[in-house]
Amino acid sequence: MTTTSADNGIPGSDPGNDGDWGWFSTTRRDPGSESPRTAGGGRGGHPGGVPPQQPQPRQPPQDGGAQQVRQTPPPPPRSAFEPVTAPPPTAHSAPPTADATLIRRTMEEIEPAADAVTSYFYAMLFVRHPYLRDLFPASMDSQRDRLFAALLTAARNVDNPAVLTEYLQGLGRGHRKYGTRPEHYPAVGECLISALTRYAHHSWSPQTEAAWVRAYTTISQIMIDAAADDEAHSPAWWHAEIVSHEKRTDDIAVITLRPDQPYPFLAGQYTSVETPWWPRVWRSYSLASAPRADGTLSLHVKAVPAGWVSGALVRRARPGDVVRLGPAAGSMTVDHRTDNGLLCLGGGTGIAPIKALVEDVAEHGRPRPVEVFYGARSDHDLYDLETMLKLEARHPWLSVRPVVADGCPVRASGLAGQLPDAVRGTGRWSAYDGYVSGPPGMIRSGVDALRGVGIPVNRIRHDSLDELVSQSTQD
Ligand SMILES: NC(=O)C1=CN([C@@H]2O[C@H](COP(=O)(O)OP(=O)(O)OC[C@H]3O[C@@H](n4cnc5c(N)ncnc54)[C@H](O)[C@@H]3O)[C@@H](O)[C@H]2O)C=CC1
Repeated sequence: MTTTSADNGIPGSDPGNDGDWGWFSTTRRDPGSESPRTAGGGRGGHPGGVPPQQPQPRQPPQDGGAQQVRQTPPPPPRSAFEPVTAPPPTAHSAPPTADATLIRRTMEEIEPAADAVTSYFYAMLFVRHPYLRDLFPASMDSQRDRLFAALLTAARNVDNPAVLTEYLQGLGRGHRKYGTRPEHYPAVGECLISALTRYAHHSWSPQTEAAWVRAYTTISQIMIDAAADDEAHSPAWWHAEIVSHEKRTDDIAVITLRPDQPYPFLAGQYTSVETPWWPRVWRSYSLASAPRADGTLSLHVKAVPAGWVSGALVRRARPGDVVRLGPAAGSMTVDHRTDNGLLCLGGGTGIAPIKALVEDVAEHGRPRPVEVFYGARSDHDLYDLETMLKLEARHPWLSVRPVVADGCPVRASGLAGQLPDAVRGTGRWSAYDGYVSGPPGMIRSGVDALRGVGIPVNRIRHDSLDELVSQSTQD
């Protein structure tokens, strides 16, 4: 699940200034012009580096879709702290390779101290900008992991502009629901640099710092632009009423929601959910259906021991309750430009997006062979097998094989063992595209298994492991 929340931005007024906050000059590109517009970066009164009188390039946080006319702000005052050796980066440019090397070195050094780095980062952020604290979740535990996961993803792809840009655009769009505004990025950047300076002492140097400043400026630019573009056609979040809540096992519920306005998504994507019981704590769940004519959508939620949101959704939520949804994201979607078959591995609640993919193929009207391996620990845990078998009965191009780790297979076509192992023994599948959904460990070995049965890695789709690891351990 790719929407990670690195640095929930917070709408804030000016609480006072405690230093120079102008390193990260962020701009908003005007879609109708080549010249960048200022969205931040000034020194002085505002903690995010934005002079208060500057018009904001973004609309206010969504509360019903009100639109605000964008104005062209004056050019930013130049900061004494702005690196003078490098010109301001152009939007969406990739950092030079030398920068990528320096950034990777820093990440390698701080990775073992990730908890300390992120704790220090947030402590700095909240000490320097106390007004921000109330707008983060009460518990910052998963937030810390998410920041680091996002940083790792960005660092890993720092010299791969196509991947980095797509990832950051999703992140920027996803941050709208937190109320992130352009002027928050410089504050985050300053605190990030402070934390890196403190913990990356071996690899830190003026060159490294300049590389991070350039990279962060590029990162924030991409996120700001994506968020601003998204505002033109999409709300920051949706309210959705629970219209049905079906407990399938003690800890798994299938929940159907009706969003308050059309919710665009593709089969195979995921959404993020905030419940009324845990404000500002957002968790990602795959959408368990293709888009429906009545606008409803379904989620499969499993309560996990430390899972606040999932626990509340399974045990506390009832029809009539209203949650908030973030925008759909994810690229585990059907490629309708080919006729390749689909080989799908769905482990546990990972069957949810696989069911959506099957519905998508059915609705698209161009049947392709679809083979689903549906894995669970035991028969009892195959909570959606009946639905999958009904789909199989309706569609001759679909085959569903249950795979149980403990015990005997539940039906003649069923298999025993770990899901990826079960696929390994079933021949060559090189004419198929691969889809893998489930626990992170299963995705890792599932991708290996699909490569082993002949599917090239560029035709294997799954959601982000970084996000899945954080989801499966926290919620
Ligand atoms: N889009 C996605 O990738 C989605 C992922 N999920 C994730 O799926 C997980 C579901 O959890 P549960 O239902 O408790 O699944 P589970 O732990 O019961 O495992 C389900 C299946 O995966 C296999 N498996 C588990 N760990 C494995 C490993 N290390 N190596 C090989 N095979 C392994 C098991 O054999 C079983 O067939 C959660 O972590 C959730 O976050 C859920 C929905 C969508």
